[in-house]
Amino acid sequence: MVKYLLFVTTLALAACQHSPETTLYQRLGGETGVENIVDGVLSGIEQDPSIVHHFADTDIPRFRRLLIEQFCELAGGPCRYTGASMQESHTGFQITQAHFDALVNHLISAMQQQKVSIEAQNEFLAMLAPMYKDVVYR
Ligand code: HEM
Repeated sequence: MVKYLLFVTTLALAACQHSPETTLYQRLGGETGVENIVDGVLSGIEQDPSIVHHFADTDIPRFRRLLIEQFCELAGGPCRYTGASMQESHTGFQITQAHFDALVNHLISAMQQQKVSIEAQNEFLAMLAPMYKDVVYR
């Protein structure tokens, strides 16, 4: 997965030829697009027995709000992420590389469902790649 994300980073750099007026946030579908993508991720998590147990005690509406904020801010949208750091919020959950891959796959499916271009998908995944070290084996 790490190798895959590095590959994706390279693709994302190559994809930087977009018109400067088109932000990644716009290419993810703006506010509605980001909300739909987060809802797709949550639905993927809910139906995935390999990771759903991590969220047994999680306040899901709050988690949804924070993910929307985070995705929106990362993509250059008009939001500010108000949650905890990735290191802080994932410590103690024993998250493995397989868990990380599972969540990323739900994100990819959600973006595909939302008809996000491959270039925009790769660009967004490349932004999440550096979080791997703060999420896994904490
Ligand atoms: C790049 C990948 C990931 C991103 C961007 C991400 C993002 C977030 C965000 C924004 C929060 C809310 C922080 C807060 O409570 O203030 C959060 C919490 C959480 N994440 Fe992740 N996460 C990622 C990967 C994962 C993975 C792979 C798992 C497990 C399969 C996971 C499990 C959790 C859990 C259980 C919480 C809630 C903790 C609680 O209830 O307090 N995350 N994550």
